[in-house]
Amino acid sequence: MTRVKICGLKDPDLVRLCAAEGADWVGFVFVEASPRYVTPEAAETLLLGVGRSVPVALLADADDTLIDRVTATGIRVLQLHGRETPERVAEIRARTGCEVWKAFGVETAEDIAGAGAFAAADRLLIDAKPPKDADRTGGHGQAFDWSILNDWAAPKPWILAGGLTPENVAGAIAATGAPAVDVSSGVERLRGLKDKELVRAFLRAAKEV
Ligand SMILES: O=C(O)c1ccccc1N[C@@H]1O[C@H](COP(=O)(O)O)[C@@H](O)[C@H]1O
Repeated sequence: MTRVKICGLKDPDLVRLCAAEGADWVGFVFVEASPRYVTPEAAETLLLGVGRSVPVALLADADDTLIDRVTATGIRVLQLHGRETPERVAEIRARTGCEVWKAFGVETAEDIAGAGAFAAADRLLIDAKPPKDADRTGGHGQAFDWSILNDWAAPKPWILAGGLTPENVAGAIAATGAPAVDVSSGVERLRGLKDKELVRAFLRAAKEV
């Protein structure tokens, strides 16, 4: 069954709902420019509701001080969604002992070619490339051309992201063979605010494939 991450949670009720509805992972965004930003202190409260869902910290080019504050909350999975190099990914993994995911923004087949260099990453997350003038590296609700993945032999377990919605997620899984998916914008009616019905619909659609 496809594994699902619901990302960008800020509301304890939504965290509990995701856990109750079978989300495999719940994501908390520690990127200040994001409309889904939470502080490590706020995350401590949100973590009380995760149940059997595994919490994931989304970071972008974070320094060690922030990483230490985030891992002190007890989160043990880090999604690195910035311009981290293979060396920095290896360093973070060795220093924290956490499971580490490396995100890639892709637009063309060449963008994905570098993924193999990230030997230290436990998973790769394949997202759309952000718009040129964007103030953050993801979470724009933008999809990419999934056919880019047709000839890609994933070197690691991987996750599909970027513009997924309750309406398109089943097609995306069928088209790409993604073993896992991640969503943020597609389960919001207003930017940064998750919608319970959309979260339920997304989980249902992704898990039915
Ligand atoms: O959610 C954010 O605000 C965010 C900020 C900085 C980097 C990544 C972010 N979100 C991640 O982006 C992808 C795609 O999200 P969307 O569904 O297209 O909105 C996903 O992995 C989010 O976790």
